[in-house]
Amino acid sequence: MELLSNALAHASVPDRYVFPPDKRAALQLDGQSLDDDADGVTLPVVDLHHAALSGDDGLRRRVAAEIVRAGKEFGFFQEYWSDDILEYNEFDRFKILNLVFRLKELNFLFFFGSIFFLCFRIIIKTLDLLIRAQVVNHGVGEDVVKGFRDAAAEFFAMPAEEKLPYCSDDQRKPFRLASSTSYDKSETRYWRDYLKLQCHPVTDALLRHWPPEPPTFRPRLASFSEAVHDLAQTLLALVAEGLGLVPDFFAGDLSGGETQMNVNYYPPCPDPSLTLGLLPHCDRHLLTVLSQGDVAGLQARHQGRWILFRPVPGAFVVNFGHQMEIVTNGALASVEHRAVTNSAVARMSVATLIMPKNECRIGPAPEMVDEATDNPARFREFMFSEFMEAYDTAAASREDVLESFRIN
Ligand SMILES: O=C(O)CCC(=O)C(=O)O
Ligand SMILES: [Fe+2]
Repeated sequence: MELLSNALAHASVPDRYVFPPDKRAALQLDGQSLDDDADGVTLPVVDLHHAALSGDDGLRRRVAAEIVRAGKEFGFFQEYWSDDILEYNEFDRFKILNLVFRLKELNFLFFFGSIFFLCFRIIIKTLDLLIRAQVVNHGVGEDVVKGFRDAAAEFFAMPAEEKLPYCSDDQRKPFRLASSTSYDKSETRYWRDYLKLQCHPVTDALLRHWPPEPPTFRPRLASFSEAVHDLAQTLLALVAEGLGLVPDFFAGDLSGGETQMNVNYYPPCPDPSLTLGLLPHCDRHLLTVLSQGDVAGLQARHQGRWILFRPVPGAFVVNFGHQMEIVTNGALASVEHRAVTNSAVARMSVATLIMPKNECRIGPAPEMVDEATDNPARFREFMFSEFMEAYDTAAASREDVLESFRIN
């Protein structure tokens, strides 16, 4: 199998990775100078703020409303971890709080630079797109995130012969290493190697499918997986509350399938403008919790154009999959996204995918539908396994996938 991570460096882009002009990223990222990139935006950042743990009902309701509000506009938001606890009220004040929060962490030189920079940004980009919210405490320790990210990076850096036993395009395998993508059947390859693995529930049997090398891989994946799985359940309860559903609405079969993970590795690319790291797609499951590290590369389609999300160190990016869109009858949309490459540094993203059970019956929740008004059910009922098949057949294309499930 041809793996990008087997080469020490790439001097040029081989033809088979060059997309036709209308599909290219057409961006010349170098991984660092994002501040100059007018297209880079910071996603709404939602503060979990001990929401689930504090016992403060008002606070929890506010956080739940923020998540739904951010999710409704973008289909994406992110959360951030810190020990600081900030008081805040309305969305409109988040810009200021974000400033306060950042200043605490910066040294003096940077301090004045930041004031200048932030004023500049606020004046020029009063767009809603900028910074909406600040997040504190998503409950997954920084050491847990960094620990697994380091172990995964070590895995990709192993010699080709040590990775060879894991290489496979067989999608039934619980742990496999591959390159490009299995969805796009065209000739052109994506600038990406990836691990696709089952990560939760962590059982002894599952552990044995994970690689013993590097030695840190298994224990760190187990800790990361448990923590992110818990976080996802917390988020789902908040989403449910924000929508006016019972808090355990998504618990059970809707989120009870085997949790999967994509560990995406995009090596530096000599000419990012010609390539793509990952095809435009919507996630097929319920919820994605993504650690994108500190290298930019994730883009989402917003109002007809691709926008690049600035990484916020320590934050998770959260987005909704097709199942969330269907269950909420379109209230929370699954937004198309893709990954672009950069010329300077390798980028790694770790996506944890919360899946329904295969036999779970899915359709718009009755609470989200009102046949008497202008909000009738927009999707028919189906079994999740049926959706998985349709997704493969439609090569992940958003409209093609949804076509056979929509009620017109
Ligand atoms: O690399 C990224 O930031 C995006 C990854 C992604 O969308 C996925 O794994 O589904
Ligand atoms: Fe995705």
